[in-house]
Amino acid sequence: MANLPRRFFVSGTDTDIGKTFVSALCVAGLSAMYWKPVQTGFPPDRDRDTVQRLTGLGDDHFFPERFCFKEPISPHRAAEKEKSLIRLEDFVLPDSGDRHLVVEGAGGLLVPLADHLYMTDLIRHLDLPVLLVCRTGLGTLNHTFLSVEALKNRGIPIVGIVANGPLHRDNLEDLTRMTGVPLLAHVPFCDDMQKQDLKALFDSCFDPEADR
Ligand SMILES: Nc1ncnc2c1ncn2[C@@H]1O[C@H](COP(=O)(O)OP(=O)(O)OP(=O)(O)O)[C@@H](O)[C@H]1O
Ligand SMILES: C[C@H](N)[C@H](N)CCCCCC(=O)O
Ligand SMILES: [Mg+2]
Repeated sequence: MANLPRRFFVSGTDTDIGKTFVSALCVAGLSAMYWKPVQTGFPPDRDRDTVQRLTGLGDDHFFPERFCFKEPISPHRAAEKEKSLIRLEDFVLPDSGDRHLVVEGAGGLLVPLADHLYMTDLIRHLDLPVLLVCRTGLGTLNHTFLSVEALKNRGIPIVGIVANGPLHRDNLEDLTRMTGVPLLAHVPFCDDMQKQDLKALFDSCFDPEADR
């Protein structure tokens, strides 16, 4: 059984990297609460709905977003288009009580929330360690090393890396050996995500004894 902290922030090396899928796995596996503080592209996209659909959990596992913007773009621009401004003081970490809390970012670590305000500032404001989702294939070494460097430079604790996609043993080995950050899980590419038993998938992917 994975040893994950009670509360953590799921970020990634890019947008569309699998943060929501990995969040859903963690929510199912830990029976956790889920919070996406900033959602863009809603409607129609809402990661909270995706996690709820994938996990089948009730409304009591979900906190409402602090900001939802219509345009499917970076939060700083999406906010500006709606004459809104995102400030750190707007965010208060919801109380998940005894449950785990999974907080999902939008895009990668240096996505702007406003001028001179980045996702990393929100992570520090919430005082959460980061679980970093990356892809498995070509290009991931550069993106993951950059992300790890950004976190280390800002003193943000890293829970570990989750590699999402088809197995690539060399990259998985290099990711952890060259960063010194533990590889917590490899999540395989799944043809039909809705048909997955997420709890079982979480247990197998996050198994510390798994052979990667
Ligand atoms: N392991 C996987 N197997 C199959 N499909 C996947 C897997 N991981 C992610 N996907 C698909 O890839 C797409 C992007 O994934 P996801 O929505 O989780 O990205 P994200 O990092 O949360 O993006 P955003 O920055 O918008 O929040 C989705 O269509 C998702 O269903
Ligand atoms: C709309 C999208 N799915 C994400 N939620 C927002 C991604 C912002 C990425 C900005 C960037 O890095 O260029
Ligand atoms: Mg997402």
